[in-house]
This record gives sequence, structure tokens and C-alpha cells, in this order.
Amino acid sequence: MIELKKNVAFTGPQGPVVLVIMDGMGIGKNPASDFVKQANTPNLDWLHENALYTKLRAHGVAVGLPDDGDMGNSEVGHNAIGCGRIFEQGAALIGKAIASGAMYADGSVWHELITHVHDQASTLHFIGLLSDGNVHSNINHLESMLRKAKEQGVKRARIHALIDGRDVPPTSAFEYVERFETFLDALNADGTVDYCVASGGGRMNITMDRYDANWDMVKRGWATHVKAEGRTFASMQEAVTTFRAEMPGILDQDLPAFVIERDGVAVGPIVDGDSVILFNFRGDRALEITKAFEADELKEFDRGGKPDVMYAGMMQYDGDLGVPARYLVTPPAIDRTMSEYLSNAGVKQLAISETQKYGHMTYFFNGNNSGKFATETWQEIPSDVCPFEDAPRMKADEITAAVVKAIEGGEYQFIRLNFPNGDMVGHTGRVDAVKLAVEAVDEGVGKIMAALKQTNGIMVCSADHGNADDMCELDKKTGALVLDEQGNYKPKTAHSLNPVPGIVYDPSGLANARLADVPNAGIANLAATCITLLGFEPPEDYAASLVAVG
Ligand SMILES: O=C(O)[C@@H](CO)OP(=O)(O)O
Ligand SMILES: [Mn+2]
Ligand SMILES: [Mn+2]
Repeated sequence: MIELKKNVAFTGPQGPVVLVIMDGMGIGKNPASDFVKQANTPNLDWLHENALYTKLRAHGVAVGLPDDGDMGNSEVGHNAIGCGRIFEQGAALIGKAIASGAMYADGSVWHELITHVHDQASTLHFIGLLSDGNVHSNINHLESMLRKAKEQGVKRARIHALIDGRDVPPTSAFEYVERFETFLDALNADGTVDYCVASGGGRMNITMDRYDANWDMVKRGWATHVKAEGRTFASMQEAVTTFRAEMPGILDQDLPAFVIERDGVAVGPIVDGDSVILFNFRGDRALEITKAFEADELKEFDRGGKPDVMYAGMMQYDGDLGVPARYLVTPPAIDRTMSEYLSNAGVKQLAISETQKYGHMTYFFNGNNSGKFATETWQEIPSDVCPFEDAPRMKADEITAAVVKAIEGGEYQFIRLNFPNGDMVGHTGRVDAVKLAVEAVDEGVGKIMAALKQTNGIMVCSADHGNADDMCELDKKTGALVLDEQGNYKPKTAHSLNPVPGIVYDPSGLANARLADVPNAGIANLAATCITLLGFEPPEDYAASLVAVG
């Protein structure tokens, strides 16, 4: 059994240690684009001046992504925070499996899927996010697989393309649509194959729901991709153009569903005998559509008959549940998480957030496993199903109230929570709402501080990556706002490459916590920090604690 040693110099605070993750609230480079900075945040400002405060890296190789051009995201961020080490993540592992050819080797799942298509004289389908955001998917992976399929004699492929605008600029669809249609034209040019887009829609409208927040999205995705039911167009280009003309200002992520037809017939319903690859590698938004393909019985919606297909995910999405049954690349083996260590040490732990980020604090935090350790309690506050720019406080007040109650109750020694506001509202690109979102988080932090002061507990406050800190496009060289022809800034909906705060607030001072000298500190250092503040010595191979105590 993995164990923690007690620290003799400091055996833990009287009250709990509370880890606050302010999702998507980093430290911006330009105040004009930084709506964390622009918001009224008396509590965070006070902490900046008076608490232990440092900057932490939360993107690129610091969280296991292929390179420092990759923005952080919730999956890799919470993985790093929860397991205290940096694992090479999905995006990097798939890139390597493709480059080495291991993904396509004889005996691989890929090989099985292709053999199935040959044996059944059927169609190979791909469903996934069409962008190079590298958060949920990468269009390069899709293109590599299509080239390989042609090489291996697959005659018919159909792509069900989800439009992004959330990990890439908000209305950048054509960049990917044009690139992809040109790519397909080249593959089809010699007449030996028939590969085309069959359906699609905005990623926040169909298919990619998470944490059971809104199964209607999956229901719409199923109707679109599998049943080929819905509004029809001759091409993806035509669909996007039409929707934009009909709904001025619509963001790519919200585009309605579309089905592609030729001569009055849908080109690619998914039918018995087909092979289906979900080419998204990240699990949260892949688990529900995977369930729709794999489960014998589904209570969430009526599938109207499930085709008998061979289904695979790009990765295994849930290590505990073993979902999906087939996957192309093995995920990082994230083990010995902080939750497991603390559970073995008998530390009672509470994880809490609202639905939209609930799995971040549980499943992602525990290394993409949905199982709970013995001393853990998980609490979900149901999220509203609404545009979050219209309700930027989201459930911050309810989360705060539950955390304060838990602090005062004295049952838990470690409480971890996620405030989704900065990120979820940040993704809408609506800067006024973002300010209100950040202010709601600041108020929550203030109330948690007050409760910790009463109980002699300690707060560690940070973020998983930036978003609200970078709401406008900035010039890559000068850092100045990029303006359009009318002199308006260009809104950004994606995460940022910015660092995030690492704050330790110890109102009683009993831990005698002081910042340690940790070069290149990142969010992976937060696990050892919490363990240290709880009165234990962190595991030797964990990224070092940001503080020394005792
Ligand atoms: O909404 C999501 O799926 C991602 C962005 O693609 O955001 P986060 O990583 O913060 O969950
Ligand atoms: Mn996040
Ligand atoms: Mn996000």
C-alpha cells in the first residue's frame, strides 16, 4: 500500500486545508484583454499583497502537452494538480503512436476496425472535433487515419465533423472546413475511394455533452450522425454559410446540426456492419456518445434502434470503467494520485463542484478514473442548462455555501472545489459577463477565507489554466490588442497560455508556511503543497511543494 509519512515539524492545521481551483482564471499579459484584472476582486487583490503568492505554469510541457504552444486545459490541468507529477498526455501519446506506426500495427484495434470494414464491405466512420485545438482532438490525427485507410484499401469513409470555435478562434470554422475539403478532394481525386463529410454541427449544440449535464445534445448528435435526420445541405461549407447568414453573430460552437445529402439521399447514416471511430481523445465530452454506441440499454434517450457496429475511441476514456471497450491508443498510466495517498492516510476528503466541472474535481483529479477512494465524499451541485453569459454567477454561491458548511462542520481535513465561472463564461467571449463571473468567484473566495480564519484552516488557491485573463486577440509579438477594420477588438473564446496564481493563505500562521525556492514551478506542484500543509511529507517523486512549513 502506498503511504505518506507524517511530518514531525508540522503535523497539520487545526482546520481543513481547502484547495480552490478557479477554473480558467490566469494572469494576463495585457490588462485590456485580462478580465480577471478588470473585474472588481478585493479578496484576490488582498491575497496578492498579503498571502504567499507565486505564478505557476499551466500550459505546454508543464502539464504534459506536446509543446509550449499548446494552451492548458481542464483535463491535463486537473490531472497534474491531482497526481502531482507530469505525465505525457493524450495529445502527445497519439502523436507518437502515429509517428512510430504503433497505432496502425498488425493486431492493433485500428487493424481490427479496417478488417471489419473489408469483411462487411461496409463504411468507416469518424466522429469528432474538426480543429487543431489539441484539447479534445487534432485534425492531423484524422487526416493521418484517412490516408492510412486509403492505403489499406478502405473504399468508403464518412466524417461526422463537430465544429469547434472553443479551442480555436470563435468563428474560424472555414479554416478547417476548407483545409479538410481540399484534403478530401485530393484523396478522392484518383477515383479509387469515396471519402466525404456526412454530418456535423457545433460542439456545444450536439454530441459533446459532459457529466450528464444535457443529454439532449447527445440525442441530437445521434439523430444527426447515426440516423442522418435533420436539415440537409450539399456540403459542410454550405451549411456553415447558411447558418451564419440566418443567425448573425452565432459562434461556431453553437451552430445547429446538419446532414449532407447527394441527389436527395443522405450520404452517411451509420448502419449495421460499419466501423466507427470517435477521434476525440479527451474523455469528459466523449463518454456520453460512447455510451450511446456501446450500451445495450440506454435510459437517457430513445436511440430508435442501435446499429451493430464496431466502435472504438481514440483513447480509453475511463480507466476504472474500462470505457470504451476498444480504443486506438493507451492513455497515460496516471497512478498514485493525491486522493489515494490521503485516503490511505485516513484523511477525510470532500470534492465539490457544479455539474459542468464536477468530473474535473473527481474523475480528472483522480487521473481519469471514476472510482472513489475510501475516505472521499463527492458532492455535485446541479448546473443550470442555459447560456452561461446570461447567468455568470452560475452556482458559485451554492458551491461556496456547501464549502463553508463543510469547513465549519469539521468532518473533512481536505476539501477541494472548482469554481467554473471564469472558464465557462470565458468561453462565451462576452466580456461583461466574464467580469461578473470573476466577481462571483472572488466573493466565494472571500467567504471561504473567512471560514478558514474562524477554524484555523489553510487555503491553497489556484487555477487549472487561463481563459478569462485573455479575452481578446493580442498581437503575438507586441502583446497589443488586435483590432478589426472597424477598430473593434477580436473576442477570444479559447483558453490562454498564461500562468496562473499559486496562493497559500494561512490565517493562523501556525504552519509557518513560507515560499520555497522551486524553479519552473507549475500546477503539478500543488499536490505536494497540499500534502505538506496537511502535515505529511509528499512522495519523493511528486513535483516539490511550493512551501516549506514548521
Ligand atoms: O469546454 C471544454 O471542453 C474545454 C475546452 O475545450 O474546457 P475545459 O478544459 O476548461 O473543460
Ligand atoms: Mn478548466
Ligand atoms: Mn474551458
